[in-house]
Amino acid sequence: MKSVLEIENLHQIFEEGTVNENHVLKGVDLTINPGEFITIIGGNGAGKSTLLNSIAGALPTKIGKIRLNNKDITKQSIIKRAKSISRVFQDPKLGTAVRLTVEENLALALKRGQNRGFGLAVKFSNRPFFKEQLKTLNLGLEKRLTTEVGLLSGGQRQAITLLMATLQRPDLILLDEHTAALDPKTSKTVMDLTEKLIFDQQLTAFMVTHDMENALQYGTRLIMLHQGRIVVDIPAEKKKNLTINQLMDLFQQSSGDELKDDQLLLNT
Ligand SMILES: Nc1ncnc2c1ncn2[C@@H]1O[C@H](COP(=O)(O)OP(=O)(O)OP(=O)(O)O)[C@@H](O)[C@H]1O
Repeated sequence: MKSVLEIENLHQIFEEGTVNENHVLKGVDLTINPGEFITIIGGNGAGKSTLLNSIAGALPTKIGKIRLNNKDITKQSIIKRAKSISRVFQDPKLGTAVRLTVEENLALALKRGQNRGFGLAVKFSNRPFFKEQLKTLNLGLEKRLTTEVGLLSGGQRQAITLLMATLQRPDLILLDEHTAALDPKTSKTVMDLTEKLIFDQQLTAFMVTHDMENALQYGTRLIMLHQGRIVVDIPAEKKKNLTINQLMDLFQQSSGDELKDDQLLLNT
C-alpha cells in the first residue's frame, strides 16, 4: 500500500552546541497509511508539537527524511506543504479570521494553496455549497453565513476551522490538541464532528491529545511518544478493546518509566 507520510530517523535538536542543547526528537520512524486516524499521546515535553511542526514544515529538518505521497518534502517550505497538509490548533482564534464572516472564511479556505490576492468577495454560486457543508456540522451555522466569526463561540469556531481544514480534502490533517481549550461538553461535540468529517471523507489524520480517553475512543491507531521516541504503537484491532490501565502498563513496559505526568488526563 502506498503510504501518505513516511518519517525516517527524524531528529530535532534545539540550541545545538550550546549549554541549553535540547535533543527533543531522537530518531522517529513513522509510516502513516491512507485513511489512518492516528492519536498521539505523551507527557509534557515529549516532543509531540515538535513532531507536528516538523511534519507541517514549521520547523526545518536537518537530520532525517520526510516523504509525502512518496515525494521527499524534507526541505519543502511550510507554504508549499500547506497545499496538502492542513492543521488545526488548540486556540480557536488561530484557525479563522475573526473579522470576516463565516462565508468569507469558507471562501478563503476554498482558495487554499492559491494566490489569494484581494478577491475576498464571496461568489453567490458558492453559497449553496457553503450552506450544505455547514449543515453537516449540525450546529445551525448554515443560518449564520454573514455573521462575523469573532462573534461565535470557541466550539463553533473550531467546528468552522475543521470544515475549512477539510474543505479541499487535504492529504493529511494535523490536529494539535484542537479541543483542549473547550469545555468538556463542547470538546465532545467537536471531537465527534472531527471523527465524522475524517471518516466521511476518508481522510488521513494525526491528532495530538493529552486526554487518554480521547486517544482510546477516537482514531484507528494510537502512538505514545516519550522523551522523543515512539514507545508504543497500537493498531486498530488491538486499540478497540484496550483500557486506560492496559495502556499505562504497555507504556511502562516499553519505556521503563511510569506515566506520572498529571497533564495526561487519566479519568480513571
Ligand atoms: N522552538 C523551540 N526552541 C527551543 N526549544 C523548543 C522549541 N520548541 C520546543 N522546544 C522544547 O522542546 C521540548 C519538547 O517540546 P514540545 O512542545 O514538542 O513537547 P510536547 O510533547 O508537545 O509537550 P506539551 O504536551 O507540553 O505541549 C520542550 O523541552 C520545549 O521546551
